Amino acid sequence: MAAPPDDVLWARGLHYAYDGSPALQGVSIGVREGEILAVAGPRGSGKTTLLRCLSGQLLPLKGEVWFNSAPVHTLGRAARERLRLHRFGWIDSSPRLVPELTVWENAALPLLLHGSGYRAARSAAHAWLERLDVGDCASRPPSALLQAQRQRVAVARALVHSPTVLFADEPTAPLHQNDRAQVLRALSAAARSHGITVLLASHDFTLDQAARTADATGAALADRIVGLTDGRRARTPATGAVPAGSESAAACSLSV
Ligand SMILES: Nc1ncnc2c1ncn2[C@@H]1O[C@H](COP(=O)(O)OP(=O)(O)OP(=O)(O)O)[C@@H](O)[C@H]1O
Repeated sequence: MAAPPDDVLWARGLHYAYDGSPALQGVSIGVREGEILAVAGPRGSGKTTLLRCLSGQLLPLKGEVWFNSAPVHTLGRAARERLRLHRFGWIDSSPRLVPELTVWENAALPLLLHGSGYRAARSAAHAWLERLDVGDCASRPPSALLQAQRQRVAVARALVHSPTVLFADEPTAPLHQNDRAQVLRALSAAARSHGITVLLASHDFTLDQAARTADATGAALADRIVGLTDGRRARTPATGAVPAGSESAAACSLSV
């Protein structure tokens, strides 16, 4: 089956179950190159499982996942690991920074794992930390930072190797509301400026909406919103208000 021409990542008919309990029940989705796509839904609706299937961390029981022309669902473990290391970035609500390393060394880790030279990795890490407004923390240990700053470092680490797709699974869940909006804005602005496609899972649609409207620069957070309920695609985001004419309307007309 041919991928839709604008989709960098797409999936059809995904099923997944944990010990026989269904978590995904026939989910299809297409992600366009360079877009920020929010996956919204209540707790337990399958957002994390979907992101894990799309990123090759989990193999679906049924269905297909394609990244460009690569059939992720049929790749072996080593090939999926390589894909994740080189082409994908991942951030979640509890990203673990290595306490023994400085902030910049943490941010540089993906490049060092890729075999980049020390100087190049350091320079790229510093640039991303500056972009995310934590450049002045670069030489400190993670323990010296506030939680919101640590989350920005985790965003820098997820973006430092310029992944094609960033998977962000509730990346701001542990933060206070103001910090959430700021971190989300920093993440989306950084991704947009580098053409990085983002899949953002959130059970808090209203938060994402607030982050968008609070962004006076107009760097809107999500281009589209896809809803999940009980492991199935929902017609609208499952929580929060649905503003007229918003991305949710676009999500309803997805051709996936
Ligand atoms: N490791 C696991 N073992 C057993 N069941 C699991 C596991 N992970 C998730 N589940 C179950 O699968 C379903 C979907 O969970 P998932 O974490 O994908 O949803 P979610 O929308 O991301 O939820 P949350 O917002 O709470 O993270 C839920 O019923 C959940 O309890």
